[in-house]
Amino acid sequence: MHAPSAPILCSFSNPDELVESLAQFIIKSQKEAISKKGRFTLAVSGGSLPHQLGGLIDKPGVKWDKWQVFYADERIVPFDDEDSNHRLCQEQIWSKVPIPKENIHTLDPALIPAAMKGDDEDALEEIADAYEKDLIREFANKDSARFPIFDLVLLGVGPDGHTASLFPGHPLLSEDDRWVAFISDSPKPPARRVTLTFPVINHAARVAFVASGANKADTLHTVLDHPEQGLPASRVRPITPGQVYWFVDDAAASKVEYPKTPFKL
Ligand SMILES: O=C(O)[C@H](O)[C@@H](O)[C@H](O)[C@H](O)COP(=O)(O)O
Repeated sequence: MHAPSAPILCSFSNPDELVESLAQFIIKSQKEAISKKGRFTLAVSGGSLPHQLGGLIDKPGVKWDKWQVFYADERIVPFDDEDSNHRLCQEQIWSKVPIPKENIHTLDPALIPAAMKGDDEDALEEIADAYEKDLIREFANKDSARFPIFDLVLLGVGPDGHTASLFPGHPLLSEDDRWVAFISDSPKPPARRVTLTFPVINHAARVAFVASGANKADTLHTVLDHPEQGLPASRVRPITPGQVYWFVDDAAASKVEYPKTPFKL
């Protein structure tokens, strides 16, 4: 197997340019995927990311009915809770575009109340298992080997270098079997979440991080210039021919020494 290719870092001087370039990049990934196999599989994180997808609204060329969307991680809260990544995505993007509801794969809402409480982890296991089964239904015999092969995974990065719900020093970093795992002690609230695991993220055809703002500058410096420190975001290195991209603004990239690549499609 070849070594994973180096991250491609694209930095933009203003937020609109970042949002527009990200939209073009997503549409290009979508076109390639649809022409190969008639659909486009995407995983999306929460945080500030859904807001950055605004460039897709009203864009010609987006074949929304061909998208199959999963959450790279999700907080275990009801869908109407303001912590819900699904709610956030719903508000920021899905409600503004003609994507069929059944193409958005959420946690099973019937399993959320039990998974939110209780001292044992059975209900958490059950909700993560159910999401994994949903992934298996979507990917098995299509785009999967040992792990599903997403066409694109969109991720954010937290100040401690976490990504999705994979946190520094957490035992989940070495999960090498499950597709979906639960976490009950997330240092970023809420504590209970489910997340795609590293092998799933690293089997994707493309992974793109999106980060903006000066408060991300130190984190990006560590993640990109010191991958040997092993922060979760540095461990996102898709296996060949997969590729990881960083879409950032100049403020977030201000302390990064890693070379930037001009954005081109
Ligand atoms: O649900 C979550 O908490 C996320 O998926 C998480 O991994 C997020 O992407 C980062 O914490 C960055 O968040 P911001 O983009 O809000 O800084």
